[in-house]
Amino acid sequence: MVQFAQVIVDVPSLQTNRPYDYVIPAVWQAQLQPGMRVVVPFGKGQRQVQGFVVGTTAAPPDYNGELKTIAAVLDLQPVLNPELLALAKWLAQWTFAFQISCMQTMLPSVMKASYSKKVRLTGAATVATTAIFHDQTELDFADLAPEVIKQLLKWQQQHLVEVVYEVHDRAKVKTLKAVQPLLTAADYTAAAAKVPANAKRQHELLAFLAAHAAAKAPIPMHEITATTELTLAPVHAGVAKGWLRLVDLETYRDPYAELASAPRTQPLTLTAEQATAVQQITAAGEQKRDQVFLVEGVTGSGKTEIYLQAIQAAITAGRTALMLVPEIGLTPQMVARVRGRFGEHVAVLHSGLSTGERYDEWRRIERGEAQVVVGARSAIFAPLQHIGLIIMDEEHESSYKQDEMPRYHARDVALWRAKYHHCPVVLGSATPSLESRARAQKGVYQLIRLKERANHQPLPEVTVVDMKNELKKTKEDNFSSLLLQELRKRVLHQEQSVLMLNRRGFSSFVMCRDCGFVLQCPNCDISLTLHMDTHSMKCHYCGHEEAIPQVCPNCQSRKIRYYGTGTQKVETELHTLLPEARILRMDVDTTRRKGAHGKLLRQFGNHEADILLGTQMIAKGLDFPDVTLVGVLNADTALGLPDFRASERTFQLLTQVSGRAGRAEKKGEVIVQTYNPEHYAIRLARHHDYEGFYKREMTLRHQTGYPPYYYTILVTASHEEENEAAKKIFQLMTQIKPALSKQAILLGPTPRAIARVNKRYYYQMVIKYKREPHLQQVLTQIMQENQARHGIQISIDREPLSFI
Ligand SMILES: Nc1ncnc2c1ncn2[C@@H]1O[C@H](COP(=O)(O)OP(=O)(O)OP(=O)(O)O)[C@@H](O)[C@H]1O
Ligand SMILES: [Zn+2]
Ligand SMILES: [Zn+2]
Repeated sequence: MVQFAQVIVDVPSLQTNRPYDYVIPAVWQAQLQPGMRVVVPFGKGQRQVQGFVVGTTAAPPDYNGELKTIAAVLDLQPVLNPELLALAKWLAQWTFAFQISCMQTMLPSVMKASYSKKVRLTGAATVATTAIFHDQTELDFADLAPEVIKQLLKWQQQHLVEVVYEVHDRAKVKTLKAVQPLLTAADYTAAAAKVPANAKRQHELLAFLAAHAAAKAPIPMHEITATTELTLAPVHAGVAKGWLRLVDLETYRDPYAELASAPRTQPLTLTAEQATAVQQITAAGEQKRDQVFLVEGVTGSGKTEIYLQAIQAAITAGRTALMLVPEIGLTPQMVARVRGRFGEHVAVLHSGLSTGERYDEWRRIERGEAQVVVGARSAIFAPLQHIGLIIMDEEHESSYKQDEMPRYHARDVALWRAKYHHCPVVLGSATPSLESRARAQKGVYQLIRLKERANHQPLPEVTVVDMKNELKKTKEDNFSSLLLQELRKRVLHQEQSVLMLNRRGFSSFVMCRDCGFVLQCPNCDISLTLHMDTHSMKCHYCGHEEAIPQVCPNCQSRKIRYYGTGTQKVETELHTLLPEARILRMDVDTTRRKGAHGKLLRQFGNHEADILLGTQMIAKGLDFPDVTLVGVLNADTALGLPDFRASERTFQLLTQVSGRAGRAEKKGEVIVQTYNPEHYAIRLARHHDYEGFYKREMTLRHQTGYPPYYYTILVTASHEEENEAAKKIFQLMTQIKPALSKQAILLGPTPRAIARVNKRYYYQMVIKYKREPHLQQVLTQIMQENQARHGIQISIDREPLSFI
């Protein structure tokens, strides 16, 4: 009989990665399993804290003190399976995080908070169940007595009951108004005879009702307004006359639900390059090899079709598939493609879902009802079993790295899970990260190159416009004459254009033209950004918001204006320069509302606009056949940043956005405006020369000693007092230095580029190394010792995406 449990506790002040031993109460001894959550007393005050059971034993633990007893069990079945428990343990070590943070990251947020839990009958009531449930179908978990739990546990194993979370996001349950016909078609025709001939709307309503009476189902109002001239007013009149009733229809929480019922698509006949790729991937799957493939395919080479057919092979073999897409790549277009092929077998996970929606999807996966999971970063923790394939689309994307604890990269987790499941991993990109490409060079990954577009058309021609010359010619600093001329041509020929304003390292700020004063955030070392939609100044780091100043706070001058170019400003300008063009703007402001992103794309796809103007979010994944022109307004704003990845990011962005043009029959063209036409990132992007860029950039990284030639770890200390943060980082340096070999390089300590954020000062140092056997241990120790002591916060970031 197991009597003891090992529990990872959630104690923020004393974070620890080792489990503590507890006695299991008698009722639970037969049922408590690793992966269930419990409440246990902990520490001096015997405070009640949550924890995860990670092991159970029959033998008493080797501990001399008095063992405490588990106070309550929170689950009837494990919420983390053995794989995820093992993964959490590894992830904590790998990312210098706490196991408890890793475990919590894996679960939908509804399971972390204090949502109420219910035990629900899944089948018909029996005499036995009625004794406990009486006439109800569910019981509140919190009210259950121990004897009852014992019985419920048995039923749970027989699948007679289940535990569900009650999500109180009722407000998010969408309802829509619908019309419920109340009479028969004959009645409506009879009623129409009594309505005066000039009451046109009433006749129209009656005719509509007569036509839909037979179906008996309520008809959503939006369908009525879309297909007839009717509005809500005649409908209300109809209610008064007893012809119909207005009802609220609850729409299902799945935002992509409509896509599930979309017509299924058939596999395309593969091009030779695609066929070889699919063949290699499925062969590895059949042989249960955890091989990693890097699919380096030019934009439009049909990588998605490769993914879909490889997924199909995994499903046919009775296994499941996990497909990661970057958050902004998770467009309705992409979801539609996967749902179009696999229908309701697909679960979709991303940050746009409400708490309830996420939980719904998670449960479908956990119960094995979905064989394919598509999602952004955290979907890599989806509780899928029997994984046969893991795909990471746009593997170079920075959104795959989480920038808070646990600071994991989804790629590392993907490789771990692939080892566990003995399945292949596919990393896909037109512009792979240097790290992955270098690994393919060494043969660690298998390189698959697709050099041709699926349509066998050449890649779009790219023209680079030097804006330095342009500025001399005209006063225009956003639109070159060539770009304007080409845009005009497209409008005339009813073709479409995509215009990108690169916002990275660039923002609109307010500056006084008399004294040069720039409005700063009071909490952070950074200027505030102007937001025209809310008419306010906002800090992008801490969220501070204030009114737009009318006079300069420094010299009282009225000449305080905003600088920089925002998408709104460009849109206004474009309206003046090209009044005939219909423009859709896509940026954080126009896509904040749920579903807005998809709606804009749908409108563009329906030719409701000639130009799609947006930020980086339009660079990826879009596949519109009539886009023949792509314009990049400012290619180089990111090049000036003190970031060793600046060139790589610029090259990737230009290549990706160029790839939006000419994806079907019509030829594509790209115009890139820049002040640095000679820069190699721009020159090579112009020729779609990824391999050339890779070689050039690798040489540079080699000379300067950056990844992938070195591994890097960023250590940061922060405190509200600047000297405390500085003192700490120097102390950490003296602790780390003796553990390092001569080959390791320490950069810093220095204040971080933005030294103060949210009223805290940040100091950092970077460790560059190739092989350091003692580093893991010293950093783990630092992490354990220094948590939340004296207001100091320490973070350790393995392979940070940038040092700024
Ligand atoms: N074998 C094929 N036969 C015909 N059309 C294809 C084939 N494979 C892909 N396509 C079409 O080619 C277009 C580009 O494919 P897809 O979007 O998968 O490219 P991609 O490699 O993912 O590009 P990007 O990196 O730009 O996102 C799509 O419209 C797709 O339907
Ligand atoms: Zn001033
Ligand atoms: Zn701030």
